[in-house]
Amino acid sequence: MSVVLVGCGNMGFAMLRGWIGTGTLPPGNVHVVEPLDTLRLRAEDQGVNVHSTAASLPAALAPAIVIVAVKPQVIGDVLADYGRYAQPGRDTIFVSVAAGVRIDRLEHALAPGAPVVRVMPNTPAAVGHGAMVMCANPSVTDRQLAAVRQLMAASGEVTEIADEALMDAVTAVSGSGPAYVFHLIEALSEAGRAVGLPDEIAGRLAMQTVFGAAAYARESADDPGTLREQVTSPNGTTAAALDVLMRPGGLAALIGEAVTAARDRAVELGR
Ligand SMILES: NC(=O)C1=CN([C@@H]2O[C@H](COP(=O)(O)OP(=O)(O)OC[C@H]3O[C@@H](n4cnc5c(N)ncnc54)[C@H](OP(=O)(O)O)[C@@H]3O)[C@@H](O)[C@H]2O)C=CC1
Ligand SMILES: O=C(O)[C@@H]1CCC=N1
Repeated sequence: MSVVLVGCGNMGFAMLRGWIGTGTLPPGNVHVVEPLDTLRLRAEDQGVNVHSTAASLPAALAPAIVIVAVKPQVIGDVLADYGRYAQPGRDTIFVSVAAGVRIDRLEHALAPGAPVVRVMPNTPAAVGHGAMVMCANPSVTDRQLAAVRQLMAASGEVTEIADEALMDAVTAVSGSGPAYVFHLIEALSEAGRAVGLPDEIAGRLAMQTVFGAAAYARESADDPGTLREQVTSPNGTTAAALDVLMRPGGLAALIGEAVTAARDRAVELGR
């Protein structure tokens, strides 16, 4: 199965690393189109074929999947260069990871009835722990959907949704979500330094604590609220901290506000 990846920036490269690292795609079967020299060289280091524009893709190439990972603002223009793979008689599936951009707009940029799958990935795909949410149009056959599902499964856990309107909420929770968690690691690490820990130890403890808590929450039969209570000794240190985090306007309110802002921005990007 040959795959064309259009745009190899933060998200495109995260997926590429996962696919090559897990052996899901042989590098020779992957063609990356990326205009920026540094990013193209970074992709080339993974052993894949690289191109600065769509024009230099081999004329005889019949990709099973074209995955477009460019910014939402340019995706319409970029897709026009790949319309040849959407002509009748072709069997290419188009995958877009662009935030906010609806399937009808993608179809419009390609050809009426082109098989399109919208995927909202996240950057932990680079290490096989992505959250990958897929939504397909009716033109995608079961066989085609299975091929995309198989590719996405190499990047992490796959969820399929039928209601495209939910993709903006998905984007706000899992697409942008790693940034919230990275910020938590930064903040915990900085707070550790502020109470006297050496830089290196504060950073390591913050990282391992987030990693360990997520791994434990994932494996445990208990829900996160129960696991939180198990850490919280009556009148102890955690209770003192949670009095701050769980006060009105605390962390839950802030996260709620942040997710709503991200969801609203996804809606705007789709206009
Ligand atoms: N970053 C993330 O965590 C996530 C991103 N996404 C989505 O992924 C998409 C890409 O985001 P991200 O990777 O962060 O953005 P980046 O800017 O890092 O990557 C996009 C790359 O595509 C290149 N590009 C522009 N035009 C073309 C073209 N015609 N052909 C091939 N490549 C082109 C850009 O080059 P140049 O800079 O020169 O324009 C850039 O290097 C967005 O639509 C975003 O919504 C989805 C989920 C998570
Ligand atoms: O910030 C963004 O718009 C993209 C989409 C989800 C994560 N990054």
